[in-house]
Amino acid sequence: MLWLDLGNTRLKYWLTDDIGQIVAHDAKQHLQSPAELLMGLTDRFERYAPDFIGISSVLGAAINTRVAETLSRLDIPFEFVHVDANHALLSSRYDANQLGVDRWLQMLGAVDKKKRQCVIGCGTAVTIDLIDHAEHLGGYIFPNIYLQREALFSGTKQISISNGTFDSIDQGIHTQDAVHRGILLSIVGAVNEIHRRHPNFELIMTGGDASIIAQHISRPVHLRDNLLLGGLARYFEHRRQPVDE
Ligand SMILES: Nc1ncnc2c1ncn2[C@@H]1O[C@H](COP(=O)(O)OP(=O)(O)O)[C@@H](O)[C@H]1O
Ligand SMILES: CC(C)(COP(=O)(O)O)[C@@H](O)C(=O)NCCC(=O)O
Ligand SMILES: [K+]
Repeated sequence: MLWLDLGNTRLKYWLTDDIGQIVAHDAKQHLQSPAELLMGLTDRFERYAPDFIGISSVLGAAINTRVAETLSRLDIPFEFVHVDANHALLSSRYDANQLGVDRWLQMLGAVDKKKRQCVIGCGTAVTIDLIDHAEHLGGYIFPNIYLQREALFSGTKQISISNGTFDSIDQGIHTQDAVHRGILLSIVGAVNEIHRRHPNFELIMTGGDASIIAQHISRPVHLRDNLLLGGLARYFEHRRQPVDE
């Protein structure tokens, strides 16, 4: 199988064998042209000859159409996942027409009907979603650390572009440190506050910036790199042979 995740910054793919083991995977910045990036990957995909392609995309109809055109040339059946707020494994109170399919699939990959869980996606946006025994209660969306920095640079006169690192939440004594530490604290502080409000929810983190954020959280965090892949696999597996759960 070939699994594709089109996020706002990167295209991720995983090739898996008959027993679900990953035989190849990668993450590449698509710079707003994922269809062109995919075109360059088709040789590689053809070599593995997957029998099906499952896709998560949060890039909108126009880009999805171009992605579909590119994939049609492969002559392999493919399908874009859509949110199902009444799925047997995970129900949701969120507006299903608006919920990002990547958020939903990450939750589907994590969901455990015996637990209370908080799924944190650290991508282009940071998303925090609460699940209570397989019911999605709702969540929060933040600009990620880089978007926050851009907003600050573009909205102020005395803060200029810099390439500082996000490595501490201690108070800064220079503009550069104050900016980076303040932004990181805004996300770390939000996660800690979520934990304070929902102490019985297990914290699960995924996405490109998960490790940068997780190291400052004062509670145990489960880092799950392939959460969305797990959700995609569960979605299609469940549809093939629905089980009564
Ligand atoms: N090689 C890389 N290229 C681009 N971004 C990367 C890379 N490695 C880690 N990242 C981080 O990943 C983040 C994007 O996370 P990702 O989960 O790919 O987001 P999205 O699903 O929105 O595309 C970026 O903010 C960046 O900090
Ligand atoms: C919140 C998101 C931007 C996160 O995208 P990502 O950071 O993974 O690229 C995406 O899930 C999205 O566009 N969602 C639609 C809005 C919503 O979930 O309510
Ligand atoms: K993502």
